[in-house]
Order: sequence, then structure tokens, then C-alpha cells
Amino acid sequence: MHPKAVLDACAELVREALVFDHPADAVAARFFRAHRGLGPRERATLSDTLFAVLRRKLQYEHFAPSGSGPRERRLAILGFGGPRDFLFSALTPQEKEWLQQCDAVAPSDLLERHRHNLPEWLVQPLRAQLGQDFWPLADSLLGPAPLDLRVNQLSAKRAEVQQELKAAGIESQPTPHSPWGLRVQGKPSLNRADAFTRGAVEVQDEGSQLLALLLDARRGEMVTDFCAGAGGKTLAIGAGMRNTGRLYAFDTSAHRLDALKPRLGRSGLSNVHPVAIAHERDERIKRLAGKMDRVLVDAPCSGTGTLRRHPDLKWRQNQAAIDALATLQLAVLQSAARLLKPGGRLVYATCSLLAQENEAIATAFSAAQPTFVAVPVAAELERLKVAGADGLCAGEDGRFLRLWPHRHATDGFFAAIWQRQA
Ligand SMILES: C[S@@+](CC[C@H](N)C(=O)[O-])C[C@H]1O[C@@H](n2cnc3c(N)ncnc32)[C@H](O)[C@@H]1O
Repeated sequence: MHPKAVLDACAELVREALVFDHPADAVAARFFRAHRGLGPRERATLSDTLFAVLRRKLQYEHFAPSGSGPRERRLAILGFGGPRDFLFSALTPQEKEWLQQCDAVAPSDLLERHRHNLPEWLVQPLRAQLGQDFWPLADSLLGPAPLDLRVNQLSAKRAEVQQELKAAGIESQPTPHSPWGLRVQGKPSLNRADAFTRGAVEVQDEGSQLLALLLDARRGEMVTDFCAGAGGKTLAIGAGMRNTGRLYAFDTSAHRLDALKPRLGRSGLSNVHPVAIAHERDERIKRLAGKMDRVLVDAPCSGTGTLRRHPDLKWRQNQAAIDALATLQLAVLQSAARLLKPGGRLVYATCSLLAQENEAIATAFSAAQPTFVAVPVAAELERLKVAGADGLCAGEDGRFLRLWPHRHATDGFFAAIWQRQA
């Protein structure tokens, strides 16, 4: 495809995504369906351009007014995801000169907001929480995330899968903390790899694997994954139960639960029961009250821990949305807690960076539910033989799991654990 046509397509995709009426990856998927002529290399260039624009939107919007032509074209030029010489052959002499001027601006000459590229509703609480560490976090959020796999412990061994992937030209390393994880080098296409099609591996961030590990579900138990979505954690939990017992996968989105089904098929699990619920107080929950050994609440959240993968999330939300999420999170946690037997384990988790969705919810729950006793996560990780457990936790006695992209190379995750008093 001619460079000019590729740049035009990039600008059009940027225009569609910046409406922010749908998630950026859904907009890109729709765009590729509508433009079947785009090959894999062109699609990669378009995606990389879009994600660069979303990551550095404030910086590029600051540069854009000094250029010429439509705004989306200027943004696409600044974030272009293909080779420089390819881009140059699509530009007018005036555009080339403008791009070189933009490239020459030193980061130190930019305002802070044009360097961190974060909205104020996110900057303020993160600065308050992190102090000096705010900038390493902000920098890490401008980069891509690694590709992690979880080896299905039901049917495969990590070292063997690593060898198998290597033979297929896919290099990987064991993840430092999760016993099931492999971190893959580069961005190889996995969908056709035999290890993937036969269910020996699933794509899952190392941090997400640790959340499933913390539930510590055992053989023969009754377990609920309350916000199961497409089942990333459900699959890990079901494998940990060695495909025995009963694992309910609840979610209010039947559509997301549908995406769990093919993954269940590949995984070999038959102990999982997906159930679409209307809301967190659904009658079906009442019927199962007091029957569960373990409940995971992987709550709906801002997803700010996943900004490397979903940079549009910072532009599609605001403080009012976080306030509404916090109310929902406490309601979901309170309702899910009713499912537990005395002695049972409750895990609350998010992929948010914000204390308002994390420590504040855990603290409010503890205050309202004195029969749920907090279990320090650091001690649990140590018992589960997770390397470097202390460095993964925060709060008094390592009370909470707190993973950060700039410290742990994972997405940002939070978890708290309670045991219901017998
Ligand atoms: C963080 S996502 C879950 C991700 C999933 N556990 C995984 O590992 O792939 C949160 C999920 O909560 C679901 N949800 C939203 N409101 C809910 C509610 N009131 N009760 C149960 N689930 C809810 C959303 O549909 C979404 O799938």
C-alpha cells in the first residue's frame, strides 16, 4: 500500500477513535473489518499510530496547532507507528519540516502535563500517593506492556511449554513471581501456536495470575468468581482446583461470559458454571448464600492499572465516573461476601491504581463487616512460596497486594483478603 494511503488511513482511524464513544481496540477492530484491504503490516502500523496518539495525546495536541492540514492527520504524523522513511515519503515538504521541529523539542522544555499526558483527575491522587515515584509511573504508562502467558497447570508444565515455544521461534522467560507465568519477548502471533490452540497457555498478565493464586482455591471446593468477565481469572482458579468442585462464574454481562466459553473449551475445564446475573443482588446469589468456600470479587473498576494496554481509558473517564465506581465496588463486595461459609475466604481485587477504588473500599468493608477478618497478603504470598512477596505489598504488615507497572512490570493491581469468622 502506498505510504500516502497508509497515513490517510491512520488519520481516519485516529479521527474515529477520538470520538471516544467506544473502546479504542473496538474502534480499531471495526475499522479493520471495514477496510479488508489492509494487510497485517499496515494494520500493525495503524494500531501503533492510534495507541501512540492516545498515550501522548496532550503532548501531540500541544504540537498540532503549529502544523497544517487536518488535526487528525497532524496527530497521526506525530504518532506514526511505521518506519520514518516510509512516513517521510507520505509527507509534504512543509510537513517534514514541521515534524523535524517537533522532534527537536527537548522534553525538559515541555510543561509537565505535556510530559505525563495524564488528566488532572488522575494526576492529583497519584502524586499524593506516590510522591517522587509519580514520574517513573507516568513514564512507564507511556510505554507498551509485556506479553505474559499463563501455563495451564492442569495439562502442562511451564518448563516444557517454554521449550516448545522456543522450538516454534517464540522466546520467553519464567515470570519472576507467578509460578505459572512466561513473559514472551516481542509480540509474536500466538493464536496459531499449538500450545495456545490446545489450551496449554492463555494470555494473562502476571499480576492477574497472582490474584487467582491468592484465592488459593482447593480441590472439591465451592468457589465463586463474582465478576468473571471473559474468565481470565476463572480459568486459572479452575485449574488450581484440578477441575474438581464447583466454580461459579458470575457476571452482569452475558456478552463477556460468552467470550469465556471458547476459552473453557480449550482449557479442558468442566467444573466451571457461567451464570449471567442481573445485578449484584440477583435472587440466584441469595440462594447460594453461605455456601461458598471462596469468593473472588474482581470488581468493575477504572482500569487505570492497564493504561499501557488501554490508553483511551484515561480520556474516557472522569472523577464522577470514579465516584460512581467506588459506590458500585462496595455494593458488589458487600453482596458477594454473603456467599461465604464461616471460615471462607474473600478476595477483593481491581486493576485500578487509585486508592479510592482500593484501600478505601477495603477499609470501608472492614469497618462495616467486623465478622470478616483481614488476612495480610504478604504473609499469604510467602505461604504460597511467591518470590519477593514483601516487595509486592503495601500497608501495615503487608496488608494489601499493590502491583505497579514501573516497579513490577505488571499491570497495576490491588488485592485484599478476608476470612469470614467461623
Ligand atoms: C475487572 S472486570 C473482570 C475481569 C475478569 N475477572 C478477568 O479476569 O478477565 C469486571 C467485571 O465486572 C462485571 N460487573 C459489572 N458490574 C457488576 C455487578 N454488579 N455484579 C457482577 N459483575 C459486575 C463487568 O461486566 C466486568 O466483566
